[in-house]
Amino acid sequence: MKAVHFGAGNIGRGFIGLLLHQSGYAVEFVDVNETLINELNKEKAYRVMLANEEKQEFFVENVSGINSQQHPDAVIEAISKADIVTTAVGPNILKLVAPLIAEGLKKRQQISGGTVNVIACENMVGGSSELKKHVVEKLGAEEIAWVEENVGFPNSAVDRIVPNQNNERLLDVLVEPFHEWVIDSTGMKGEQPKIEEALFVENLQAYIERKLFTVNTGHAATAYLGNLAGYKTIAEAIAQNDVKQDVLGTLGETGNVLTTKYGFDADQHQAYIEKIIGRFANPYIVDDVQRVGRAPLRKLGAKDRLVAPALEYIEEFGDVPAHLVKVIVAALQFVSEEDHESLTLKQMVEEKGAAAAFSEVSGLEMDHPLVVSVTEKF
Ligand SMILES: NC(=O)c1ccc[n+]([C@@H]2O[C@H](COP(=O)([O-])OP(=O)(O)OC[C@H]3O[C@@H](n4cnc5c(N)ncnc54)[C@H](O)[C@@H]3O)[C@@H](O)[C@H]2O)c1
Ligand SMILES: O=P(O)(O)OC[C@@H](O)[C@@H](O)[C@H](O)[C@H](O)CO
Repeated sequence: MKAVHFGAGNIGRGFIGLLLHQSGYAVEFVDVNETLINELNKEKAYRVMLANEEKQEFFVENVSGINSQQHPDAVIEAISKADIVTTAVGPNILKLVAPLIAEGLKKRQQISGGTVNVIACENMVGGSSELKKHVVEKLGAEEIAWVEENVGFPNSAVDRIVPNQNNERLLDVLVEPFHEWVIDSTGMKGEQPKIEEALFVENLQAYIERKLFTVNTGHAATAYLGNLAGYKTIAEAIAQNDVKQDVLGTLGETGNVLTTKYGFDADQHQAYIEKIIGRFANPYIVDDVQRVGRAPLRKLGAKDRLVAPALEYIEEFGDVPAHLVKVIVAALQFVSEEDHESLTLKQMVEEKGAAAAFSEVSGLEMDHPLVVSVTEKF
């Protein structure tokens, strides 16, 4: 079986590539990073190491790479014959990979390549649906009809902390032991693809919101509050009692939203939160607050991990969630020299003030209660 995976980065190699390999696929990674692609084609294998005391290792072989900027035709050819297509490139990059996926699907139609599923593995609600929207924009009416019939874009939720890497060999990846890949079974076309350890569910929305508004809200809270207090890593930040209490308070607020909305058992949800805090504290992982806080314009968007649960909280409980407000205020002060979004945000805050900057980034009116509370706290 052949898999085409866009994005040979941390989660691509450390999670999706590993699981696809373990499920029997030869994985062709598509990326724009020439060094990574050359190394994949030279080594044709890499190691995934677990960040725990045992440091268990997995050997991933039968892998190769295609540089999509240099060899777009090879990507189109690979998609036309693939048994599965996946992405882990970042939410903002989906629109950039969509044209090549569209070309690959056109070719697949021409050669009667049959059904296939395209799964976006990004930290966002509705990632595959968003990708499909961009793909369809590149197709004509007849091609769209064929895609509707033959190509599934099931949404998915992926959870595994994979920090930035610092290993002797470029391709090797150190990952946390925990992992969860949940896929919407209702969005599939044809036979369900064989993916070891993936969970196929009919109620993906509950899984993705639980993950994004707990793991990622908690992670962002730890990163932004930790960064403001001068800590360099997530483990250092969460070890501070004041940071931890604020993170727990934040997850209490998102937990109230989630348990009300989806009827989760409150004790089980609390246990889920505590397990996540334990994952943040993993002493075998060095995860920079700068990585976890990256792209604050995206993270302050209306559908993302901070503003979306805050809006639902206001709607459900008629009150502004104080901890989420504190985290948003910290996010507005996040600056990383390597992160262009943070530099843009800094400039916006300096030029327009925090209220106008937050209003613009979140899409909320200046007199919205969340904007008013964030401005007061700022
Ligand atoms: N790292 C994690 O802990 C983690 C966990 C779950 C989900 N995610 C999600 O996975 C996605 C990737 O995150 P990551 O941490 O692996 O980032 P990363 O930066 O390590 O990897 C992204 C890869 O995409 C490549 N890329 C960029 N533009 C491309 C293009 N046009 N075509 C092909 N490849 C392109 C980059 O060169 C890079 O190798 C994000 O949506 C992230 O939210 C990450
Ligand atoms: O990838 P982002 O930028 O959306 O979020 C940063 C981290 O919170 C994220 O990568 C987590 O490590 C991951 O989502 C854990 O499953």
